[in-house]
Amino acid sequence: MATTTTKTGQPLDRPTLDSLLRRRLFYTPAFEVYGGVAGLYDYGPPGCSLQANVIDTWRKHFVLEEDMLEVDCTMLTPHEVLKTSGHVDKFADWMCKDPKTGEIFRADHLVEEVLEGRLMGDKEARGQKVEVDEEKEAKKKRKTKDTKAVKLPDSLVQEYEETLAKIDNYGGDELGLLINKYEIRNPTTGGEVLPPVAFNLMFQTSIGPSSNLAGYLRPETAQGQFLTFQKLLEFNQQSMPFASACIGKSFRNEISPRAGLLRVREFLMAEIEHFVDPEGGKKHPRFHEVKDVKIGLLDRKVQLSGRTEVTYMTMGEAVATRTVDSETLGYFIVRIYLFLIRVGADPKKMRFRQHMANEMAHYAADCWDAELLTSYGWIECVGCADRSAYDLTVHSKKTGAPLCVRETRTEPLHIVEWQVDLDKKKFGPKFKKDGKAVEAAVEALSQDMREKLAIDLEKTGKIEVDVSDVGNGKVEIGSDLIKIEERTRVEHTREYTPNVIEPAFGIGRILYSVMEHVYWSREGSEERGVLSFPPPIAPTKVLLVPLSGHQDFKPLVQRLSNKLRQLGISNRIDDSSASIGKRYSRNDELGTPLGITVDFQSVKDGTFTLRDRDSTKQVRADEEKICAAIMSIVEGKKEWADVQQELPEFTQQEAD
Ligand SMILES: Nc1ncnc2c1ncn2[C@@H]1O[C@H](COP(=O)(O)OP(=O)(O)OP(=O)(O)O)[C@@H](O)[C@H]1O
Repeated sequence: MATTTTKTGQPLDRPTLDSLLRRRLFYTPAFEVYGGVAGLYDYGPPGCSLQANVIDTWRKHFVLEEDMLEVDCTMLTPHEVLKTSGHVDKFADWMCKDPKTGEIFRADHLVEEVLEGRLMGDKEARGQKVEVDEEKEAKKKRKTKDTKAVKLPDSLVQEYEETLAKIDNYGGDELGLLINKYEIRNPTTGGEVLPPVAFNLMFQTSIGPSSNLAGYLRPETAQGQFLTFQKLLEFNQQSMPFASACIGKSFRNEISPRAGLLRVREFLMAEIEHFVDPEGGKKHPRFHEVKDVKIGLLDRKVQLSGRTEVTYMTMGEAVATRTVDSETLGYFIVRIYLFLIRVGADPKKMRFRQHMANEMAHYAADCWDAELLTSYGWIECVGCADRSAYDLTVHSKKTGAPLCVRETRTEPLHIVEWQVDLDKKKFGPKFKKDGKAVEAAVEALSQDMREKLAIDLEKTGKIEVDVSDVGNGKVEIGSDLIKIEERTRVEHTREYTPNVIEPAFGIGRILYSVMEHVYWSREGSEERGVLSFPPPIAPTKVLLVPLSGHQDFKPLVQRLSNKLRQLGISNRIDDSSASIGKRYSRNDELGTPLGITVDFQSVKDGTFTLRDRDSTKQVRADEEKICAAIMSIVEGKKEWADVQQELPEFTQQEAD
């Protein structure tokens, strides 16, 4: 477990947070009464609300703000689509099997776990401080040599650390070599494991009763968006650039689901496909709005040297120095950064890490991950990839659909080029069945080659062209059949396949990481956990507490609740007999940012106290002012500090 601290500087106590999240039903293992299935979770009421609020913020931050075209594409995807996109052949992780026990390990996770265990043993042997937590305790119980306190040679410690820093970059062969080199075994039994083999992560199914149409549950929402590109372009009146967006479930048959919501088999994604003209350096019209935002970047060069330190620079600098490849990629990196802060991520626990060349997905030209620091280490929560023209090109080639942009040029383009004319009447009878192949070979000649052949034709009256599968692979064509001349062609329209910049958000990973970032515990006689969600994303906005069960409070509480509901503000009444402090504590655990107390003063003069979750400070005012204050906080227009300045403070002494 990585050591992370809460906003009060205390080490984050993950077991306590986990138990809070389950007790309060943020999420819970699915099918638990049947023993559960690894990597499948259900969300309870606060989890659902939180997710809905994060999605709502996402829609406002991206779809609304950027005028994106939202689509809702199907999850069931025919085999052919994913074969063409490369997922059938390449969307795989490496796994290795212990032939004796039948256990299956994700190869990179196995190497990571064993090397981390050994490094921990080395630390212990050197008398250095080791964090004690559940996972390490569990490892110790296995009592394999990997977790025993054994001092390693300094050079090996360095090698292990460098290997771990690059663990995401290794392919199957490299992982196999590491397993052999470092004698990595099944951590539980010490048994040898077989060399890594590729395991495709897609869930296969068949569509319809005849089982003739093979399909998969989609592993990403992207393919549906690519395949509607032409219709969206038309919808957008042929105007470029534009972006589509899709929110929906994706499915991956992860080899070893772990770390709660962080690696699951079914998860909610929110993906954007921004289609941009590849010519002109992928500029973005709103780049000037983000260029001065400073962001922590961990680029490829730093990682190649086995280091992990982050460089803070403005996005303007990052693009100018080509650390980040283009304005469009840089624009989205900043927008992702601002979104994550808006939903509660701590900017000090955020970095953008560039993928290494061999780590990138098969379609990507460049990729930066937004990573959030959690007790599980740095977690990729958003991938921001430049998918180049890969997807549109392969689908267009396969189906013949014109997944491209045709633009009328403002100025016609004059292109000087070598053109070939064939005398088709003589060509057919001369080459007979080989005619088509010869013609195709001539059409495919490069400009340089055409120029050279034009000179040959002029000098000798004939040329020789390479045509595979015809005769000895060379064909002679005389000047009676072919003419090659330099001419000017005028082009009025331009046709190109757009490149795609794709920010892909894993909502579950964001939710969990944010919950770690906003969690802290209040000092006091007993530990009292608080989830300081930003008010706009908090599951419930207001807690209503009558001072006691006195009959006079009931109609006031009910009236307030109805009024808030009419304003669209979620609220809950807690009229249990627990003390006010206890009732507020319970709701601090749910992250409810505001509380209203109804007391005898309320009955007398219609005023109420409004309490802030984080500071526990209170103000007192009439219903109208209290509701207006709540509304502005919940909409993110004001902060508590503003309300505190505007409304009279209420102290406990007044209550007593
Ligand atoms: N198994 C999973 N469980 C939860 N979220 C996931 C999972 N796989 C991917 N995601 C989320 O979807 C986002 C985009 O998917 P992408 O294909 O870039 O992930 P990835 O690089 O395959 O992730 P990883 O390397 O961690 O498996 C990720 O940033 C992450 O937030």
